[in-house]
Amino acid sequence: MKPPEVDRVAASRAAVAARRARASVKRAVNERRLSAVAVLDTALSSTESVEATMRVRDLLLSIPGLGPVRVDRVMERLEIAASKRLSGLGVHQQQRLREFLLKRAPRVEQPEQSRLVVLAGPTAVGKGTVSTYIRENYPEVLLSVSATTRAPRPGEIDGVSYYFIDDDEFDRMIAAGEFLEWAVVHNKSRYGTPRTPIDEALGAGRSVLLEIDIQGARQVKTAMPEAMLVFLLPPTWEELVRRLIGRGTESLEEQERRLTTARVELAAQDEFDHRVVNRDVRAAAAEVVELMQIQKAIDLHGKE
Ligand SMILES: Nc1ncnc2c1ncn2[C@@H]1O[C@H](COP(=O)(O)OP(=O)(O)OP(=O)(O)O)[C@@H](O)[C@H]1O
Ligand SMILES: Nc1nc2c(ncn2[C@@H]2O[C@H](COP(=O)(O)O)[C@@H](O)[C@H]2O)c(=O)[nH]1
Repeated sequence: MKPPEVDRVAASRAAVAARRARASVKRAVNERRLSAVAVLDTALSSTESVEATMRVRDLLLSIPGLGPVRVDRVMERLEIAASKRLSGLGVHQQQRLREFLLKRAPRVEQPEQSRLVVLAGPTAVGKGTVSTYIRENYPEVLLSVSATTRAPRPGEIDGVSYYFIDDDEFDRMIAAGEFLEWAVVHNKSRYGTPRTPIDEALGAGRSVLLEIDIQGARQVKTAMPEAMLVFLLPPTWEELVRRLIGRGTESLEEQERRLTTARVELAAQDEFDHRVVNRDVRAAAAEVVELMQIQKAIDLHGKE
């Protein structure tokens, strides 16, 4: 008779293999849905294309798991007639179809070691500093690069600090469903998290850190309830003000605007899964990374 631990190891290996197989099927379905979006884009950008003449029904039928009965139900819900071709879709129909293809795509099952963590908190608490420290010292964590319509500060690098884009490009990215979340921050500029690098990193088993505002954190939690939200706190309000003024990157008017938002944001800290006080950058970064590990251990334990 085999010792019980041999059975346990075999069962655990079989469970991992089954999970991998399910993830691979989901990934294939996801890929098909994403290429359906590409077909839709081609059809809409060129009425001369072969894609333009394709029926919406045939496009939906090309997605694994969507049979004729479900496709008819989906089309009814999207208010698209059965005979409609891609080039004949109205603006709202295009939007509804795109949303269906993007948002309803089953999420790729995350390998156990990957984790999506959102770091939020009031202005100048040190989110950027702590995140940069994590990027430089914990290379296994991917720090997401946001897009923003605000102008670069001295020393900020396009593609590293942010993708600095104009309003038209931001509008295009929203319409194309390219953001996991986006928000107008401090009542001024728009900021958004590009979705693709995150999906890819999580799919590949990497943990991802988003350094975003509270509106964005709420959106992420709604879209991905498994995400862990961490709220970064200043040691005191006075220290927060000192850091904002000391950074010296905002005008007096902008500082006031940011401190107004900060009061509202501090009041939302209880919505978060964890709170970390940023007294010392290295210690705060280590605490955030530690929370990722603890969370992983809880997840693994829960799945056993
Ligand atoms: N633990 C700390 N002790 C002292 N100063 C700090 C600490 N953490 C960050 N700072 C300083 O505080 C200032 C604000 O930090 P940072 O720009 O990272 O804040 P932020 O939360 O990203 O701000 P915002 O939301 O406005 O972009 C910077 O000058 C930074 O060097
Ligand atoms: N909702 C989102 N908020 C974001 C994103 N990227 C950054 N931010 C937040 O904006 C403010 C201001 O940043 P700053 O660089 O202009 O000082 C700060 O709270 C960031 O956390 C994003 O993609 N989405």
